[in-house]
Amino acid sequence: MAVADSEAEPTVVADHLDIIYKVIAGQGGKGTAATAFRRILKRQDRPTIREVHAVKDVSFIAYKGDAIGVIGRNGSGKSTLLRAIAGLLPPASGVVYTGGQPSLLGVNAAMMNDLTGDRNVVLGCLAMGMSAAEIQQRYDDIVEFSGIGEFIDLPMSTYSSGMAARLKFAIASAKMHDILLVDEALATGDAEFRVRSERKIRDLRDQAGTVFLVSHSLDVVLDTCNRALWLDGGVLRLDGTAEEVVAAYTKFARG
Ligand SMILES: Nc1ncnc2c1ncn2[C@@H]1O[C@H](COP(=O)(O)OP(=O)(O)OP(=O)(O)O)[C@@H](O)[C@H]1O
Repeated sequence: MAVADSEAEPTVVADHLDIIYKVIAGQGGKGTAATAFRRILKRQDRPTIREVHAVKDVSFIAYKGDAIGVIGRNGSGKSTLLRAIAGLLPPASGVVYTGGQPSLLGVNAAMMNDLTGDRNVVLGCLAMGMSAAEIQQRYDDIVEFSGIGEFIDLPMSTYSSGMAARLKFAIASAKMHDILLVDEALATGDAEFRVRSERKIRDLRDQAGTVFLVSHSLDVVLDTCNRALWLDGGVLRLDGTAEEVVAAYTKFARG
C-alpha cells in the first residue's frame, strides 16, 4: 500500500520477494564450518542442509521522500529485508527493483578498528565516492555531528559500541543517499545523539531520498517515519502510515 500520492516517484519495488538462507544442520552439533570440517575428517555422511525462510512473499513500493520504519519481533526478517534491498542477498523468488544506489548502514558496517576515527572518516567518505575536496569540506561537520570529540585521534578499538555507531551514522549521513538503509544504528546512541540523528533522518527524507529504518523503538519510528512495514515470521503483516502500523503492532504485542 502506498502512502505517497500518485505523482511520487517509486525508488524501491519489492515484488513477491522470498529470501531463504541455507544452513548446514549438523548431527547434534551446530551448523558451523568447524562441525562440517570435523564431519569430513570423520568421513560421516553429508550434512543436511536446513532452509530458513526469512522473508516470505513480501511486496511493497517505496517512494522518493518516504521514511519507512521496519518493525516486528526478533527474527521476523527485518535485517534480512534490508540486506535484500541493498542487493546483498539473492532472492529465492520474486525481485527487488531499486531506482538509485542503496547504502546499508548497519551496526556491523565495516570500519578499520586499528585506524583512528579520523582515518575512518576519510576511508568511509572515499568508499561512498566522495572526492578529496568534498571530504575536506565535510570533515568538520562529520566529526562535530558524531560528538566523538578528542577521541577522533584515537583508534576505533578504543571506542564504545555507541561511539562507533555514532561515527558510522555521521559518516553515512554526510552524503545524500538515493536510498539509505539504517539498521538499528540509532539504538546504540545516547538520548542526545538520538535526537540529532532523528533530525538528520528527517533532513535526508526532505532532500527527497528514501530512508528505511529498522528499529525496535516505536517512538523513533513515530518521530521520524511517515510509513511503516510490520513483519511477522517473514510475512508483511501491515504496510501503512507509521501511526497506523505502530498502533496495530502495539495492540498485537500486548496480546
Ligand atoms: N546468516 C543467516 N543464516 C541463516 N539464518 C539466518 C541468517 N540471518 C538471519 N537468519 C534467520 O532469518 C530469520 C530472520 O532474521 P533477521 O535477522 O532478518 O530478523 P530481525 O527481524 O532483523 O531480527 P532482530 O529484531 O532480532 O534483529 C531468523 O529466523 C534468523 O534466524
